[in-house]
Amino acid sequence: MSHSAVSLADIVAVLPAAGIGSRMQSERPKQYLTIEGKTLLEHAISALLRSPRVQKVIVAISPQDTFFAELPIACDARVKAVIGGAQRADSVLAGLQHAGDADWVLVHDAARPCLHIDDLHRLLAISETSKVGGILAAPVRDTMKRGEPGIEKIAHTVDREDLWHALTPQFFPLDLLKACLARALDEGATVTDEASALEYCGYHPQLVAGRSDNIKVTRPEDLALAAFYLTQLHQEESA
Ligand SMILES: Nc1ccn([C@@H]2O[C@H](COP(=O)(O)OP(=O)(O)OP(=O)(O)O)[C@@H](O)[C@H]2O)c(=O)n1
Ligand SMILES: C[C@](O)(CO)[C@H](O)COP(=O)(O)O
Repeated sequence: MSHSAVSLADIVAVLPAAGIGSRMQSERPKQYLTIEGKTLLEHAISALLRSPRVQKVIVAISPQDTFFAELPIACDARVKAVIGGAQRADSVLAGLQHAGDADWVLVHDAARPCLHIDDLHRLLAISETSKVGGILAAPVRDTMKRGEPGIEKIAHTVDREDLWHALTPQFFPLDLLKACLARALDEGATVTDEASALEYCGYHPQLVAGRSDNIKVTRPEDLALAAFYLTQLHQEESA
């Protein structure tokens, strides 16, 4: 099979969805809040499945999750649920254990429903040239301040040149991510995204400039904003 044929369907996606969404202060875990009648989780999965290269989506859910099984998308043969872990990185690692022999893995937050297909395609394209992988990221726009530890006073301004917001999806060779994530967690490193595990192991993943409307729904005010962005995105894509 030619390289291009192999790369056509060689991607498994892992969707960490085992969080409780405490900052959202909602009546259910935020990934199960709805926009346009579908949960954030379903929007995130659907966005990934729009690429023909993504043939399987592994969703890491909480052991106490009673919502996922009720979703129509849970019956999609390409979607498989596994039990996540105490932290996001643990959930990702749990998902990776079910990724089989895929060459590449895409990790995307269930709380990011507004992924644009163009951003996904530009991220996936790096597998043709990179052996390390990369992430969607958005350049910082505001002046950034470092606070004094524990008090809300400015310590200093942080140079925002070459400063980025890490987004998801994040896209890596499967074996490389598994090894780096396992080592970083084993050695007690702080891992808040997949790229930080590779950085811990000395790699420098690529930054792929992405849309700033690919927001992570985190706090109550984010849901209305995500709904606006998603409506805009669907209108743009159907135009
Ligand atoms: N143990 C965990 C914690 C988080 N996540 C997932 O990682 C993504 C990003 O994490 P975050 O936005 O922090 O979600 P929560 O941890 O649920 O939010 P909070 O920190 O407010 O509780 C979410 O899709 C969340 O479901 C996960 O799979 N497993
Ligand atoms: C992975 C991530 O979305 C990149 O910005 C972010 O690190 C998730 O952080 P959270 O605190 O787990 O939401």
